[in-house]
Amino acid sequence: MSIADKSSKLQDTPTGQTLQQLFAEVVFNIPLNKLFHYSVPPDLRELLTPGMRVKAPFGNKVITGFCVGLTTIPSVYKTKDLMGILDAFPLADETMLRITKWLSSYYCCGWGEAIHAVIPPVVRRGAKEKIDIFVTCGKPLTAFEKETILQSKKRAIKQAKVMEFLFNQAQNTEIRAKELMKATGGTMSMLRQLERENLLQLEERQADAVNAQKGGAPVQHLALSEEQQAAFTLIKEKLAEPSQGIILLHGITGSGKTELYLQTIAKLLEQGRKALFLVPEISLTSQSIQRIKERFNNVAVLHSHLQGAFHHAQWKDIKEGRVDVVVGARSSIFAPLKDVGLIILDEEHENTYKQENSPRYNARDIAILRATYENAMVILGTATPSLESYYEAEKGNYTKIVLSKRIGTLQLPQVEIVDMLEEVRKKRGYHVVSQRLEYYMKQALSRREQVILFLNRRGFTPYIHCKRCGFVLKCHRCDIPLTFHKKLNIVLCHYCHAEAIPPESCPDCMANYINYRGFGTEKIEEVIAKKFPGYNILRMDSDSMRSHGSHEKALKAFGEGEFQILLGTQMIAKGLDFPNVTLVGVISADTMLNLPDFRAGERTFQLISQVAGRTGRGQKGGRVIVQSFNPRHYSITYAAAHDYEGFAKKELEYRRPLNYPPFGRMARIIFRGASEKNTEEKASVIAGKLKEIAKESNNQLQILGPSPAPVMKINNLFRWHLLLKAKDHQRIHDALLCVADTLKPTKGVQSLVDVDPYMML
Ligand SMILES: Nc1ncnc2c1ncn2[C@@H]1O[C@H](COP(=O)(O)OP(=O)(O)OP(=O)(O)O)[C@@H](O)[C@H]1O
Ligand SMILES: [Zn+2]
Repeated sequence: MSIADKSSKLQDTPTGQTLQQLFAEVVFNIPLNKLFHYSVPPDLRELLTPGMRVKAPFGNKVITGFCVGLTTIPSVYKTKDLMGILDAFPLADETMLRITKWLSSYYCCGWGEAIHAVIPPVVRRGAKEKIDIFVTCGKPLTAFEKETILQSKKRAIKQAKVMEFLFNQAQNTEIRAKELMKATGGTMSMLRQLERENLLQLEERQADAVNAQKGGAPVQHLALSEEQQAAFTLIKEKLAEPSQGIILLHGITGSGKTELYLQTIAKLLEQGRKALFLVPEISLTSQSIQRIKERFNNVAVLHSHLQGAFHHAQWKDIKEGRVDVVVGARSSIFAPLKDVGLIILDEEHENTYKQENSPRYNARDIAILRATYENAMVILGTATPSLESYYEAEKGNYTKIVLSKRIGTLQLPQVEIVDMLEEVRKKRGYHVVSQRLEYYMKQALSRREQVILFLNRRGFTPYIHCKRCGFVLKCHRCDIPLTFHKKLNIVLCHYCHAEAIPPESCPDCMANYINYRGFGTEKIEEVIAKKFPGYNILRMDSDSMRSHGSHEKALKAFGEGEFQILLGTQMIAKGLDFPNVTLVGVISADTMLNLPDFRAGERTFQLISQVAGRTGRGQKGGRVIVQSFNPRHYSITYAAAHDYEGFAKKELEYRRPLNYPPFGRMARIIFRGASEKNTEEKASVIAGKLKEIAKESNNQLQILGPSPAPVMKINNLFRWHLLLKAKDHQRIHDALLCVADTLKPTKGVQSLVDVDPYMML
């Protein structure tokens, strides 16, 4: 029987009509790129639309899948009946179905897995919209009145804690009762009691999912500088074209990119279309988010910590057209916004746009894909374009717009490189703060200016070893040295988070020669506090900024001058705009340089440029001191000279003959398993198969490896890896398809495919 014959089945509807039988194409959340056909019973026909979830028999179970299409021609003769529909409307619209289909084929995962990944869990769970209770502080009080309330004898400790928390918030900020109770240990009856005493107010209502200007019109746009105006004219011309394309907005730090984004969004909203604004990380970009919220109504900010019901309400607001601008991190590229006319990726070079678990997508690529489907414009904005984007612009595929000046008369800061080897010689020993840095810190601080110190390593010391036998203290589950965290008095694995008590003697030879070597932010904090007594130091790293909202609070305090020195990891490198910061010190420019990763040079250049850009943003000017043991490395010298073009040309020169991106494409397969032997064996078998394919490709496909991964063991799982490299993606894709069957887990070894990999751990 031919396929066409199979479709000739007829079906009786409840109204007695006879219709051609309908089949649903269903995908499941499994690592298998396959469509399954089910017949749609008459009572479900009218209700079912692609993009909805369905209940379907699978093996001897009933599981949930996504309907991705309807057809009258099934792929098999015997089809089972669908058993139900879970949604009243499609969770994924047509564009999202197209995008997820592409995701599954490009990133080698199941279509069902891809859809599952792009619909927020709260939406899948169907969290009910519910009423929340909000708390605001009562009337404005003087410091004396506050103190009296807190010290009152009849006040229970927890009540005082609640009040202290509220007093520490800005006037009129509201907080959910639930969050307040969690933070202070208070109870609802305690809050009601305080309300009766008129010390706070409680309000029950549904949370506002979107930002609306409360009391007053949105903030006016700034008058654009000449350079911004020229850029804006070009952007407007592009917006008017039928195919709007991709713009690479290469603007140095402080050149006013954000203002351009805002005015472009305004232009687009006038046309009745909507905008998606992606930032590398929400909590680190509170300053720009604040600016967006001040300018527009109906802005939804997608935080990762959004509470269930609220998140669901917001998702629905976006889907049902009540939101004009969506701001969020990587996964917001899948926000169910309709009529998208503009997608902005701020700091497009950031690796946070790449997802490190399946589907391992890059939001930058999805943005471009989505814009093609929706006929929207993409703006990739950055001071340090990724070489991929730079190269596309060079080839003419993207329109490049350059902002080469800072706003007004402001100049880029002067950067001085300090050769730490020379420093060691001069000072006969190694000191983490060089004489130059110390000198300029003293100067800046005495002028009541602020200083930012940057070190991309947290903890106290990253390395503990025995001076007698050479033993290195490593995590027993991972192949990684443990980091000493002094405040917590633990040694911690930064991969699996295992912790232990710091050893006093060598666990191997028992000698008392244990040595804590190297330095992290915690140690720098201690060194600086000793050198600069009387100044307040704010340390920002993932240890000190654990609780929700702590970034915003810390940055606000720094902006208000409560701290004179801000010390942190990469979380302080980007976006900050504090005019009183006149000195930036890079404690070690070398932390990234020696990573086994072809992007190490690029990352170093980006990070130094970004962190250097945090100073000189006011009339007092700025200076940067970069400390390095590799002072002549081109990533460092070009960053010091603010010469992106010079860096890019040099870096491209090095990558071209090796076919590294952007000239070639790559995929990485990571093998991991509890047995070292099985893991290695599996990697060798797959590598063997791929090398056969590569041989036939006439050198068009290269296979590197297999070899132990740079981190050989994480969480008790051994890791091996191999790399596929080719001029075009199709070759890699075809090769991966050929071995797809063998990639399934065997003997406890999993194979993870990472297309266009970023992290090479
Ligand atoms: N046209 C303008 N007139 C006056 N001030 C402006 C104008 N455009 C931007 N600014 C101000 O200049 C500063 C730098 O601008 P903005 O933060 O937009 O730069 P950026 O390019 O996004 O910087 P970065 O990449 O370093 O984060 C901000 O304080 C901003 O308010
Ligand atoms: Zn570990």
